[in-house]
Amino acid sequence: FAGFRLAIIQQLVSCVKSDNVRRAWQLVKQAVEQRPDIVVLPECFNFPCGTRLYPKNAEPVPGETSQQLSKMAKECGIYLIGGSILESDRGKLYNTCLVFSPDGKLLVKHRKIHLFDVHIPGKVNVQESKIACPGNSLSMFETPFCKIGLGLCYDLRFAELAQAYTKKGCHLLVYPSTFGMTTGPAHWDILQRGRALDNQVYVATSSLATDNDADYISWGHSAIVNPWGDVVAQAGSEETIVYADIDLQYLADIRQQIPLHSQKRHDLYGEVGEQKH
Ligand SMILES: O=C(O)CCC(=O)C(=O)O
Repeated sequence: FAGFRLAIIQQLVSCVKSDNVRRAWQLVKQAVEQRPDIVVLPECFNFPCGTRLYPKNAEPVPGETSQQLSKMAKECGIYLIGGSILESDRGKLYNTCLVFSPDGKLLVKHRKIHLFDVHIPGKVNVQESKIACPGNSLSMFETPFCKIGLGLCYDLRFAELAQAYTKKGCHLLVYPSTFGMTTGPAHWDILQRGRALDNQVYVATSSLATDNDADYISWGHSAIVNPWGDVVAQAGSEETIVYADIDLQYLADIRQQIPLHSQKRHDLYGEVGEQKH
């Protein structure tokens, strides 16, 4: 088996940051019992998602939560994709995903590239860019298993980002997220399956668990999708951990059977992922 095991944590968060970090510790330790190589936390796992609450929960990197994430990775001997925190840096705020290696080293920092500025009358009205600034770079990291590309939530909607990561050799794309109750049921699964099929990669998402009393109610349904487009593991609404074995031989087989990568007509529609970073 040419692969590795992924654990996705779907965490229920409260309004108390320290409680959320403590709970993340418990869930990561619980996940490790199933011997995963990589563990993923959800977007904004340490602070509630109501946008107006963002600034008071911001912190620098390195800072309190990043140090805890580093310790979790090291103590548990895992790659930890630390969902996201609100990062403060020189007076600006970013929605930031931190990734730590099994020896607790910060490997990459993904600042959400596409901010969630969306108005669906009567249903969704979020202007994330009023609070946070966008990141300006792709974020990938190497593991002994494969190269991994990162996005946060709304980044999942941008097919070009996934294509760029694929072009650069990523075989797994991970999107710590938290879709809401309007676009979640409508788009969440299909976006992940789309990214996986277009690029013939594995796609994994982690979400906050549904809390009907929260300011922003999360859809949950964290998932892992294989390069055939099958949802191989999926949570419901509640706090839970889902696992899947990522089979890189299976990915290679699909790419051989349906050779999209050698059949692209870049002469007609250009090529995504050629930008320099
Ligand atoms: O794209 C969506 O529908 C949800 C995105 C979102 O909630 C976010 O980026 O925070």
